Amino acid sequence: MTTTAKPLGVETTPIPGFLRIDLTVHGDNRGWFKENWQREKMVALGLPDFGPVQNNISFNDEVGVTRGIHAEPWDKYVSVATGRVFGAWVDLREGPSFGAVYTCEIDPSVAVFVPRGVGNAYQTLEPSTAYTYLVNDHWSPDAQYTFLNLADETVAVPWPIPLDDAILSDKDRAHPRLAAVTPFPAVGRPAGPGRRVLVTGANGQLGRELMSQLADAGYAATGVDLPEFDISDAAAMDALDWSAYDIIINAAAWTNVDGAETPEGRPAAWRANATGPANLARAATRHGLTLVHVSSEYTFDGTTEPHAEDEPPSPLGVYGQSKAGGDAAVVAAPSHYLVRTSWVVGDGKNFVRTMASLAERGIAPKVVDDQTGRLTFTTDLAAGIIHLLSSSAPHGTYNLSGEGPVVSWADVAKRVYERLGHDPSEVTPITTEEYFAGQDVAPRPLKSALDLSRIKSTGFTPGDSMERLDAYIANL
Ligand SMILES: NC(=O)C1=CN([C@@H]2O[C@H](COP(=O)(O)OP(=O)(O)OC[C@H]3O[C@@H](n4cnc5c(N)ncnc54)[C@H](OP(=O)(O)O)[C@@H]3O)[C@@H](O)[C@H]2O)C=CC1
Ligand SMILES: Cc1cn([C@H]2C[C@H](O)[C@@H](COP(=O)(O)OP(=O)(O)O[C@H]3O[C@@H](C)C(=O)[C@@H](O)[C@H]3O)O2)c(=O)[nH]c1=O
Repeated sequence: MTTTAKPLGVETTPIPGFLRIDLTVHGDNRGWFKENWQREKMVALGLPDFGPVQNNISFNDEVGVTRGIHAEPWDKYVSVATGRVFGAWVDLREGPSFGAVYTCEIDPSVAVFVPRGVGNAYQTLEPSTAYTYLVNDHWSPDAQYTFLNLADETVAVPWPIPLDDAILSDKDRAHPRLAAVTPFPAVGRPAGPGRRVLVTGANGQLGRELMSQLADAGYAATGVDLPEFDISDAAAMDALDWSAYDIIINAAAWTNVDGAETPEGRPAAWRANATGPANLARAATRHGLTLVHVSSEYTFDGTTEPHAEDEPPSPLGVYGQSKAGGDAAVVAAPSHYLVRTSWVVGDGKNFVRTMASLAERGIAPKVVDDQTGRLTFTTDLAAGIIHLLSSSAPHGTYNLSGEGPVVSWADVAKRVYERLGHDPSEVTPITTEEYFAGQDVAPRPLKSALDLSRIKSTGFTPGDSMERLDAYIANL
């Protein structure tokens, strides 16, 4: 029986992210008791809040049972319920620590946290050893393991019982030597080029631009969208093999502001803008991914300008409310960028294209001049998102719109008319109240301009939105 009064403690090791944990074991005349996994105390001591979803036990009859070396696409928290093992771990992740080794004995008073991609192995030192581990993904037959031979001469694990005398499976005998191992792709490390990105809503304005810029920046991007890929489908999101990705960029949204006010639109907007991001935040948390989510200044009532990142939400309409719901879920993911933008223009349906079309058709529109803000071209929005990822900027919320003067929608419309060779005076300025009088539409914030100082402090300055507008019109 093992009893120890040592305090709970967490130690780092030469393998980055691999932690050794001392557990307190309370013994008395009946036996012993330990808190084997205690989230609150352990996270306070530095263990990742890794979100275990499955508990496995492998029971070993004899001394000398040796298993490994297996690196899996999920994190593990390993301990023994009874018995004792010699544990050996080898970093099989690509990067400078590839091949680093750590060994220690595990009795009931010791546990280890094994990050995904670190090879795990053990040898039993006592009969009837129950080796138990928590994992943060459900086992799947499709999961990609990385293996290393227990007898590899380079890492030279000092097995207490020589492998010739040990009890091994045929499968474990056949694993490759270190030189032949394909390193486990780096995950959970600072994001940057080479990382695998899932872009949701990839057919939208922002999604299209992201797919193009991510490829140019050296990321491996996979784009998904409705109808095949619905972020609001919780069961489908939970069943996805997230080990295939390092980063999620959510460009999916319901963006029909007036449509969100209708009986059919209201639940649809909430599904896409709140339930969907919550599903992605859960997946990002469980699987250790970085989540980038895009939000809107319509989460504010627009009574003040410019909007700072820490302004409390005060949405006026259903679209803004549903986006605020999504934001609240996303900020709970440990590794997130919440990018708030406004007045987006890219490849798709947008205000600039609507004005260009009216101008070509000889229509003289009335356009609101009391809603002010700045256009955001998807070229800048995608570039800013990639900048945050590539520079490993601190996680959190960032405003990201175009730079330059704060203007009204009427100013934008006049500029479109003028640049297309029409008389800008064909655009009649009007108040929002007049424009929407008698219509059942969404209330909109009057002041939309975003304070850009935080994103600029990371070294990214978006282009002047009116200059971008000229270039966009020239290419229509
Ligand atoms: N457009 C704007 O003016 C502004 C946009 N934003 C935000 O910027 C982001 C990008 O906007 P933008 O590119 O203009 O949006 P788009 O409307 O152009 O694209 C959104 C994409 O998401 C898809 N989508 C909708 N619901 C789901 C779902 N449940 N699962 C998967 N995909 C879905 C849409 O498919 P389908 O077309 O079939 O519905 C569409 O392809 C959004 O978060 C938006 O809220 C913020 C401020 C202003
Ligand atoms: C077509 C048209 C629009 N308007 C007004 C309506 C509206 O208040 C404003 C802009 O028109 P839109 O249809 O682009 O507005 P809207 O769909 O509300 O735009 C918003 O979309 C969501 C998704 C966001 O997150 C916001 O940042 C914002 O870009 O101009 C006119 O005054 N005259 C017109 O002829």
